[in-house]
Amino acid sequence: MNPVGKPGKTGSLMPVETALARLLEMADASRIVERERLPLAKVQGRVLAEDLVATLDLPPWPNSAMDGYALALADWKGEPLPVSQKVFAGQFPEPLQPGTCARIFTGAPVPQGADCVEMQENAEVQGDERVRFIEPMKAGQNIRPQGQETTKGELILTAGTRLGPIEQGLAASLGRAELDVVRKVRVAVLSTGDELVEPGQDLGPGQIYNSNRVLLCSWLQRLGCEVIDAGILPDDLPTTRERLGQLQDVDLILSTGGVSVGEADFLGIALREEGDLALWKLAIKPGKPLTFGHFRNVPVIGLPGNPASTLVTFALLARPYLLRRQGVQDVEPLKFPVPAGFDWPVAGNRREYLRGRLEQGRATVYRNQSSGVLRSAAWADGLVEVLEGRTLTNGDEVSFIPLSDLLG
Ligand SMILES: Nc1nc2c(c(=O)[nH]1)N[C@H]1C(S)=C(S)[C@@H](COP(=O)(O)OP(=O)(O)OC[C@H]3O[C@@H](n4cnc5c(N)ncnc54)[C@H](O)[C@@H]3O)O[C@H]1N2
Ligand code: MOO
Ligand SMILES: [Mg+2]
Repeated sequence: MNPVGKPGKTGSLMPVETALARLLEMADASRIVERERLPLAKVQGRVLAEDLVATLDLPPWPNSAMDGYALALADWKGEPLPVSQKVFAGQFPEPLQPGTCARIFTGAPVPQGADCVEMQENAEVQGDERVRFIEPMKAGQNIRPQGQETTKGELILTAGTRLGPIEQGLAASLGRAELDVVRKVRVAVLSTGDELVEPGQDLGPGQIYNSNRVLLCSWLQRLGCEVIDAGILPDDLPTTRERLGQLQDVDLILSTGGVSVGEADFLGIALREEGDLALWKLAIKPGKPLTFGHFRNVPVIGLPGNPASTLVTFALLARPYLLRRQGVQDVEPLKFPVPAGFDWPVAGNRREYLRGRLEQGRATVYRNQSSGVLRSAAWADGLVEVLEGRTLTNGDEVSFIPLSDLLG
């Protein structure tokens, strides 16, 4: 791996696409292959490790889409038809007696011989259970044919699919009580910074509360990772080496802070000494000093410490990396064009991800875009992407990336 940039010197900035491509290549190279079988209720957020193939037709038999009457269209000559049976969902009917109709309810199997269901609103019941149909009818109407959704042997979900409530429901509809999923990625979360204090304690002079730790730990849990909370790391090189060395049984060390060019930024140095520094200094704002490499053999992603930088770089780079480690192919966030509801008069040399909202179809942005202001993201519904070198006037097109898509 080529070390790029050098702490203390201004190196050229790597474009976001290049950094993401490299991260994904590295994720592919250390893809997690171990799998585990879990009850269906426990697979939320996990990645499917098997192809899910239908072992039955759905629906298994033609069934009624309406409460009403099943008949053979050829039997309807305008005279009322007698009702020969009643079929509820959960029952299985006799074949339809010729010249009759069957009372039927939504979801019940359609009797053999019937080719049409008429809803009861279009039927007139006469005295002793004879039924006259009021409207013209068509063959097949209101019948959900066997195999309409799925036929036996069909590939329903491929390995590498991220599982959520919809996929869980789909697997259940096919009778699966358990699924094989990729084992969890073990991620150690390290918060670097002498200034950090955990919430609940008193703040001393110069101290701030650690917000990145809980933000990342809970986000990782939502992504289906096993989180090893490695606490706060003080800003000194020997301790950095020692703590990274203690975390050699994880799949990824994810740290915040200590990646810039300050005299208390040691992560890049530790990686170059005892591993490699694969990328450092990205054309992204916030998040320029994002660092990626290895400490000995363990991959390390060092997110910049500013809370909005942590959030943006995790969302756009670490999250896709973690999903790809589990074999998810489509890791790009949802992004769509919207008109800007603001002016952007000065072009930057980094791609900006502004914390913004959609208001009346236009992207508006939080008043303070400092990378230290996490509140901007709490206000926002998404990230507004402004490409490097770009100026904007109100109404020009920008891309909007919804945060809701990224959080799970
Ligand atoms: N001379 C230069 N200085 C800086 C540059 C540069 O190019 N030249 N880049 C700036 C940019 S951009 C960023 S982003 C920051 C990133 O710095 P680090 O990743 O080294 O992070 P720290 O210096 O450790 O902390 C930055 C900032 O964030 C606060 N922080 C850190 N961890 C946490 C946490 N867990 N919870 C809440 N807040 C946290 C920390 O107190 C600092 O205020 O570097 C710029 N400097
Ligand atoms: O890129 Mo830094 O993230 O502006 O603060
Ligand atoms: Mg720093």
